Amino acid sequence: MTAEGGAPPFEMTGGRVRRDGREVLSGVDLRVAAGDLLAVMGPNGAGKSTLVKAMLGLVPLSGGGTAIYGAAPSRFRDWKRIGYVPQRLPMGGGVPSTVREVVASGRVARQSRWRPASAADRAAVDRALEAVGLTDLARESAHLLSGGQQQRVLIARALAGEPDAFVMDEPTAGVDAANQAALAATLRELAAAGRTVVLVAHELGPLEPLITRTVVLEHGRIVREQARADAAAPLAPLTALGRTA
Ligand SMILES: Nc1ncnc2c1ncn2[C@@H]1O[C@H](COP(=O)(O)OP(=O)(O)OP(=O)(O)O)[C@@H](O)[C@H]1O
Repeated sequence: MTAEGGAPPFEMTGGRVRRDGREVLSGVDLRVAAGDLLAVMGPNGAGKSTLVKAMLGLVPLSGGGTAIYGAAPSRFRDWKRIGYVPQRLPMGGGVPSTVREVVASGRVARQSRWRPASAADRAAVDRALEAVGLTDLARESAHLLSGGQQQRVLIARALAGEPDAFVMDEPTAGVDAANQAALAATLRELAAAGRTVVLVAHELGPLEPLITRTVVLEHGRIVREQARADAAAPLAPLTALGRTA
């Protein structure tokens, strides 16, 4: 924990993951600096989700190491600094939650156990619902929404926590063009505020102009990497990266 001061949000060195006896991440070195908007791209099964889960300590490494703000995931305690958007809404428990309840759960790491939700908590939840265009559906059961709407609930949950760094696993999957544009606007604000975003994507679509770095994974390895100094730089190389074999 002592190294957290100037440490980058995420740093993986020689990261390896085995699943079912097969190596699905094969020695990944990846340093994500504060303020990066990093896209992790690559074909199906390349290991993109595994990489971001391993960065968060959700999947154990079989080799190498990884750190969150300088601490190994098992020792990292400051989870309010991290917002994770998984690929799907977890459906455990059998208790239906409203959209607002799911989004408000993003504040949990910020609340003390005995303190009820404050005005600041409620305002953050309102802002997050507004950002993803779900204000009108706040009282609906989250599990009854479409896949794209559920994806936006998960994005709002992460936004509500007001973290320093976001990890989003396919945040645009199933999300229509208008809502992808809304997500781009939200990411632009996060970037302007110096937040860090790592996102997994097959297609960048309207997010493309915001991305400052792209890594392409194939067979568990980073095979290409592209960075640009500022978001106004030409986009063509980034587009080509995700598509060339
Ligand atoms: N829980 C699991 N148990 C066993 N193997 C797994 C598990 N999760 C993923 N894998 C395997 O690991 C490899 C990488 O999967 P991963 O989901 O990380 O790829 P991906 O690049 O995110 O793919 P997609 O774009 O389809 O989401 C695949 O071969 C997959 O079958």
